[in-house]
Amino acid sequence: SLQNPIFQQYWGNRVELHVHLDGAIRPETILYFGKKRGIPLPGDTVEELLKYVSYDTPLTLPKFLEKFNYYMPAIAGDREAVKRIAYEFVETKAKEGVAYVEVRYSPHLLANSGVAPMPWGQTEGDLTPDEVVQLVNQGLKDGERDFHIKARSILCCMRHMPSWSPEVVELCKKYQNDSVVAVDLAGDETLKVEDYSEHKKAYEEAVRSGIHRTVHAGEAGPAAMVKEAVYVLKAERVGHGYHVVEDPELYKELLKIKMHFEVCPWSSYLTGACSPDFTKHPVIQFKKDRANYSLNTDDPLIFNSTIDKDYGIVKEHMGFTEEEFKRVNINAAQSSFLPEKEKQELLTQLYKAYGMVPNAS
Ligand SMILES: O=c1[nH]cnc2c1ncn2[C@H]1C[C@H](O)[C@@H](CO)O1
Repeated sequence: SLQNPIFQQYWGNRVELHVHLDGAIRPETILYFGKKRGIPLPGDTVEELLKYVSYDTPLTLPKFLEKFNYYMPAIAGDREAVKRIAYEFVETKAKEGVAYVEVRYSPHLLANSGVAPMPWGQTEGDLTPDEVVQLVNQGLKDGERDFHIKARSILCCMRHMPSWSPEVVELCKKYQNDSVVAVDLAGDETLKVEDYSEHKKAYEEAVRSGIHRTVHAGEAGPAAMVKEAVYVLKAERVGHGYHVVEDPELYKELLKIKMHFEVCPWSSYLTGACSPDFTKHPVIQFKKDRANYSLNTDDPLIFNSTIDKDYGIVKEHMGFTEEEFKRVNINAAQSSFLPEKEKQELLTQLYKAYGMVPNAS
């Protein structure tokens, strides 16, 4: 709020690294395309729709993931919709004071052609995962031009769909640094998949091709998932990673190599990833240990939130100071997947805005 500004002095200089494009759609846009395309939705007004799509008391990760089923059919398979959600996303982040954002999504989950099985029960169309990436790239670029911030994207492999992973990495290669900066592995990490080796092979190809890598791990899953993400999949950042603290040896090792953790405080409460008692949250340990981590929204549509919600939680319940907010955002910039020169430009901008001498963090 205005009376209690969080990181207000530094507004316009935040960095966000973990947010799902398909978890950040405006409800108005869902309603617009549902109506336009004749696709049924659980409500006709923002309020009604949000009654189904968003929530504010903890669920499990799989139950949370079911929320996407309500609204993805209205967006997936539509060129105008896919481009527009990317464009509007940039506007939203600019209004939240973000200078640089990496936004992630599964190209397959927005397609209706060249994808099997067909997501969201769509009928076959002609929008391929490749064209989805082109449309998102265009939306992000238009947004950058109009809202004066920097936006890059991360393409997600999905835990339950190993057969999609090779194409996800091929798309990362095709659009490398043309908006796309990395590959991710998202979805339900508690799921046992038969052909896990497909994910591993895809990540090996990413390493060979110089594609940056992040992996959702240690969110609902145990510390062993984080270990696997870092040492088998060669992740350079870990999505969430909260349960790493349950393996002190691994945690110590990852602190030593300055592994980056993409922390999403409000998300971790609502997906049941962490104890609902904020005073027991692993990010408090991260702060104490001066770990390398960022603060992120994850799925602001479903969590009915903005980045201020996440900053507010750690400030109110975990004793975060302005100094720590600065350090966190500088770490985020340092661990971003931007090419070196652009990363240095971003860091210079932050140091200047924060009134800091470079390398004094
Ligand atoms: O918090 C999350 N954990 C694991 N998977 C997630 C989370 N939020 C969203 N996803 C999934 C659902 C989306 O459709 C997909 C790509 O953005 O990633």
